[in-house]
This record gives sequence, C-alpha cells and structure tokens, in this order.
Amino acid sequence: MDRSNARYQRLGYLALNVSDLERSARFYEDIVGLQRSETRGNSVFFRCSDRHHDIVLHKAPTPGLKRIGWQMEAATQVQTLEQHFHGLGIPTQRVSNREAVDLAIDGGFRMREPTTGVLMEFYSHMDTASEVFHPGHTKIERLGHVVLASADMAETEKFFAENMNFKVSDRIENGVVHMRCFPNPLHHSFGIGAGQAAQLHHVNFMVTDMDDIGRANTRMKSHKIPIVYGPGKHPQSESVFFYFLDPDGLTLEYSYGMEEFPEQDARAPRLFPMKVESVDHWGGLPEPDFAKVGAIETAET
Ligand SMILES: CC(C)C(=O)/C=C\C(C(=O)O)=C(\O)C(=O)O
Ligand SMILES: [Fe+2]
Repeated sequence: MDRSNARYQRLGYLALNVSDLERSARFYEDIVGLQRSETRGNSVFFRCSDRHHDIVLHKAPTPGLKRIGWQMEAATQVQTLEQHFHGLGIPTQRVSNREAVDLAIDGGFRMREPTTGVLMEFYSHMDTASEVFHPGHTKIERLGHVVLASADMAETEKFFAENMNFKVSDRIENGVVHMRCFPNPLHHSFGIGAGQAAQLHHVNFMVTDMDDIGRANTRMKSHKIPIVYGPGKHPQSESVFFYFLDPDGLTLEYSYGMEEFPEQDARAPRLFPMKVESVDHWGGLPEPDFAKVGAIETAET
C-alpha cells in the first residue's frame, strides 16, 4: 500500500466527554476562557476561533476523549483518504446529514485509529460563526494540539506517518513524539506519549501573550484549580507551558509560542534524551495527577 499524501488545514475540533455537563461548561467558559456558542441536547459547543466550534463537551459517564476532528485542505482530500483506509481494510462511516448540520461541517467520514482506538473525523469545511471570536480574560489564539498516550508509541507514530501523512517534528526518547498535520506549519498539532494503555494525555490551547500564562497561574490558584505542571518551557517547540485540571481531572494546557515549519525543506526531527530538562527547560516536574484521566470512548461509531 502506498503512503498517504493527505493534506490538512488544521486540528479541527475535539469532542470531550465530561461527567457533569453544566459544571464543565461553566469551567470551560469562565476558567479556560472559551466562548459558549450553543447547547444541543447533551452537548455544549465552544469556540476560540471564528469557526462554529473548537471544543464540544458531551455528557458521559466516563470522562475523556470522544472524537478528534481533522480539517483537510479540500473535499477531494477527504475522499482520497477514505479510499486509502478502505485499501487497508479499515472500516469508515460517513457523517450523517443530520450530524453534519449539527456540527456545521460539509459531511466527511469517521474511522477508528487501530493503534489507540480513538475515533477520528475528517472533513474539509466548517461554517464560520455568525460573530467573530472576542477573547475574554485569556487571549486564546487557537485550539493548539491534542496528545494521546499509546501503549505502542512506535506503531501509533507509524500509522499517523504512513497512513495520514503526518510529519515528525521532534521526539523525546521513549517519552513523546510531536507530529504536525502536514502542511500545517505548527510544530505539533498532535503528539503521542508513552503509556500503559491508550488514553487522552492532554488538550492544548495556544495563547498570544506571556501575561496569559502568568494570569492563569494567579486565576487557578484563586479558584483552587489543580495546577499540575508549570509554568515551564518545552525545549521542542520552545513554548512556555502551563497545565491544569478540568473538573473531571482532564489535563489542559495553555502554551505561549511555537516553532513553525515551512512546507518545503523543513528541518529534520531531533531526538531529545529522556531527562527532566528535555520536557521542561527550567527543570520543573509534573504533579502526580498530570495526564492521569482521559478514557478513549470506544462506543460511538
Ligand atoms: C509533557 C509533554 C508530554 C512533553 O513531554 C513535551 C512537550 C509538549 C507536549 O507534548 O505537551 C509540548 O506541548 C511542546 O513541546 O510544546
Ligand atoms: Fe502540549
């Protein structure tokens, strides 16, 4: 089977499962700083861009990751990728017309990634919201990246590289692989961490100002929100990071700054040794609750 030559615009959106929808909705609006756009049944839509949504919260018994949405460059890319998965014998399901309307996307398909079991959706267009996004207390620039833990990092990396055309930007030996959804320039829109089992590791929001990190530190402390890592600095992307927990214990990250890659003549991936300073240039350590909660939902088709 040939390698995929799929092309992406961006990490489109994340659907997260939360145990108490209204509690989490308040948290993502008031504490994280997302804009609540609409509620449909057991789902609440949020945005930090001019698109219809970047995060959807679903009420579910087990908190974690429901689905990852990838926005491709064009509808033809979506069809070609679907054919590629068919060639591998991987089942796909079209997004129903009704769901496409609810999600404000142009259809697309879903498939379950075989090494982690995570459900992924591929589409090429999401409607813009009726109003531009006005950041609140935190100047969130975009949904930045999602990192999964995998019991077999090498196999997960191979699947994303060969079958989805993601490119490796950097690696920490036996720790994490950072990948970009080519040709999106961000150092990583996706990461794979080493784990005992597949799990959501963390969700990242990029901010435009170093002050957003400092203010978040103060805000989380005053609301008694667990801070689980940082402020610190990741040597790979050169971003200043700050990790905290949502009400279910899901790990969220704000980061400021990120390397961008050209489409042509990109630098080669680097290999960082497994040591504290490879994760935090300033030598900090995570708290025990860092990236501990985040089941991958396997029920939805
Ligand atoms: C703590 C994570 C797993 C890590 O090891 C390093 C870097 C990360 C990340 O995966 O969160 C970044 O976001 C980064 O380099 O920007
Ligand atoms: Fe991150």
